[in-house]
Amino acid sequence: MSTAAAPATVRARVPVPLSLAGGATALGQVVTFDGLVDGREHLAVELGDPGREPPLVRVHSECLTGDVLGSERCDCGPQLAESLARISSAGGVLLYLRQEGRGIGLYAKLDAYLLQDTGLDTFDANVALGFGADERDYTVAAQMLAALGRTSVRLLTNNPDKAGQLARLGIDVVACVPTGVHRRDANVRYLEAKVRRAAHTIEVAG
Ligand SMILES: Nc1nc2c(ncn2[C@@H]2O[C@H](COP(=O)(O)OP(=O)(O)OP(=O)(O)O)[C@@H](O)[C@H]2O)c(=O)[nH]1
Ligand SMILES: [Zn+2]
Repeated sequence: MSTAAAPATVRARVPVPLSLAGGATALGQVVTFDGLVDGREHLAVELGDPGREPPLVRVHSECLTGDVLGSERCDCGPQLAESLARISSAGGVLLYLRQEGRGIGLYAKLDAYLLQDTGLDTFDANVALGFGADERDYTVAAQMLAALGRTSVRLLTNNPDKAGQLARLGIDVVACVPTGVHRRDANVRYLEAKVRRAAHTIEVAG
């Protein structure tokens, strides 16, 4: 049984205005929360004005190597930049979830990279380390959206499990909006594994 629909115990704090580079400046503010189920510092970034439409929402899982260092081993950095730009223009929210390494943490993800270099794909490398193939749980995302009064969303994702979990947690996902495909030589195997193992809705070839 999910704890997602618990807006009575999860509260959005006073938004903090933030000017973002890259044109994502309109009505930008970051929101923090009290009472999230895992007690971690997840962040919401509200951008633009969705008007009467369900907002465009990106639930982005932390990737220090991709988001901050610009690693080309995955597509997280370009997906984050794309999401901020699109949400800024369409109006919506980016949730930055502290779920590094699909929930296994940064050090374990880096251990997994070494295993992948011996031939395992990203999912099997997690399992070889004793973790689940993907340990992410989106309860906090549902809690954050409920606390923001945004329970009907257009979800910017290629991951059907993310949309399915949010729907089961009480979020009305009116549409899944795919991201672009940020293919590079260094991330082809990573993208192919997402399609093969987790049914991501992207075309990797080309
Ligand atoms: N365990 C593990 N995690 C990884 C690896 N590469 C990236 N990640 C993490 O994967 C998460 C991003 O997940 P993805 O599978 O790229 O994309 P997604 O969030 O499922 O789907 P989209 O919404 O379409 O972006 C981030 O937390 C990254 O840190 C890896 O090789 N192993
Ligand atoms: Zn990444």
